[in-house]
Amino acid sequence: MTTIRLTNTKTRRKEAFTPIDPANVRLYVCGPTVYDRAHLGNGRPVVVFDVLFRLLRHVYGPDHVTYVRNFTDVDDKINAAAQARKAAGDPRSLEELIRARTDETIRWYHEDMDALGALRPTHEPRATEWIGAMIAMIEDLVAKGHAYEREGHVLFRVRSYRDYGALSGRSVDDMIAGARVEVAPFKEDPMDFVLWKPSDDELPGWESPWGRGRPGWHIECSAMSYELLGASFDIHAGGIDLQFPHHENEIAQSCCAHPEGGFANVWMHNEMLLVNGKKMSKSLGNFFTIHDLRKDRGIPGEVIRMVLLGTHYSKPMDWTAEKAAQAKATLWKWRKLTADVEPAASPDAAVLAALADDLNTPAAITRLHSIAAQEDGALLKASASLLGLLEDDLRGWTLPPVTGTGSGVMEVSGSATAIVGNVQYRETIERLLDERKQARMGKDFRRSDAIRDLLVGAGVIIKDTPAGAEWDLGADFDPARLGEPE
Ligand SMILES: Nc1ncnc2c1ncn2[C@@H]1O[C@H](COP(=O)(O)OP(=O)(O)OP(=O)(O)O)[C@@H](O)[C@H]1O
Ligand SMILES: [Zn+2]
Repeated sequence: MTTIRLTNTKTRRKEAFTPIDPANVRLYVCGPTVYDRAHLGNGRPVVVFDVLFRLLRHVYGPDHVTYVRNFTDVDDKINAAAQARKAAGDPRSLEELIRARTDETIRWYHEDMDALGALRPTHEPRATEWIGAMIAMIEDLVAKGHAYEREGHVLFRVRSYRDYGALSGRSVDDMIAGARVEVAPFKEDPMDFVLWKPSDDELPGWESPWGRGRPGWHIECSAMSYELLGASFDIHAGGIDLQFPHHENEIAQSCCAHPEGGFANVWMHNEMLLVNGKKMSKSLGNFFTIHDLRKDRGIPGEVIRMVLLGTHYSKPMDWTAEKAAQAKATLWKWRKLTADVEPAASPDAAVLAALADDLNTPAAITRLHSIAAQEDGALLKASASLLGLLEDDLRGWTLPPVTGTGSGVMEVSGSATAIVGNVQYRETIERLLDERKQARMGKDFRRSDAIRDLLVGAGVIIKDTPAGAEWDLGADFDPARLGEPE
């Protein structure tokens, strides 16, 4: 069996991965707060840990991996978004507005992440459906002396957990010095964080032993991972921005509530997608959404995925137009090479080895290039699928309309053969090349040049050989531009 090695943030070492139960390998990834469209940075953990999910499924069997990724659908930012809509005159109740907003955002999220080729996790729990489990965990923490109630709030007593800070390798005092900790008069210690807070009549709230209120963000992941994966599971992952305080707090809560378990054995953190050296984030306003890239800029989800996988997850990266153009050109070539091809029975050993070595996606992609250079479409297809690339579903490759059948752009879903197997492109291109040949023979070079310019302008690559003209479709091929030459 392939040995997977993963860098564990907790030990700061690359370690051989041994699941607790190979028949049920368990992975938890912190999901989004659903108040707005996902930006490109939010796509990075999704794509990175989708590759991990695919790798685990390959090694342990698709039915032996449980992947949980939550939706945080109770949050001050969500409330604020709904309140803003109400203030703008929306007649619906705040409750209806919140539900509409979170439902819509989840729909958008699925659309975008499907387009990036991410498999849906096994479970996608919504926090609001697990409030009972959160209340039970908080009660347990209070009973064990790890939490206390003050003025309708319940706070976690950080100093009651000796290992607090172990994940980030920092002492509590260092963390206080470096972090923006909310000082509240009712806290015993500035580091203590909220497990439960009161809700006024307007805001969403649930009855609890501490009055009507709502959970803090950190307790959501602790409660849902416990319910769905148990007190000990294999891998917990998310962006590096969540390491402190979110993950430290999750560990403190889970380990104190369930000292019988070890919570997560392996912690994995993806580095950030940057814009001009700064984390892409909603609060800085320096973001663009995955939806913008796909719909407004016409970049296929598969191209976005390839760019994200072009950098190792442990390194910061940025998005550039050049990277996108390069990924598009590569995928276009690979798509043509694998169209109508049955995948080989198993992936290339070197691609598998690269991924098993701490998800080395750039090395895996380099290897895919050599497989493509050998024109082994079957092996290319089987190996690329471990990275979620070149699958039958076109994943948002936007193909222009067949010549002569209308205008605009159509989204093709279905077989990849549509890209090259379109007889009508072929007929038009070959007819034009034939007309060019006739024009040349009749020494009408103005016309033959015009036809060549037209073809090249539409993204057709022409090679004149002694046996006649050969052609191929370039990555920027756009048959909408295959009009008639002047
Ligand atoms: N720039 C980024 N690069 C990589 N991952 C990111 C980036 N920004 C957020 N993430 C990750 O996206 C996931 C969803 O996070 P969350 O919903 O909390 O983001 P957010 O709060 O909407 O983002 P922001 O940080 O922009 O306010 C988390 O795993 C987080 O680590
Ligand atoms: Zn979490």
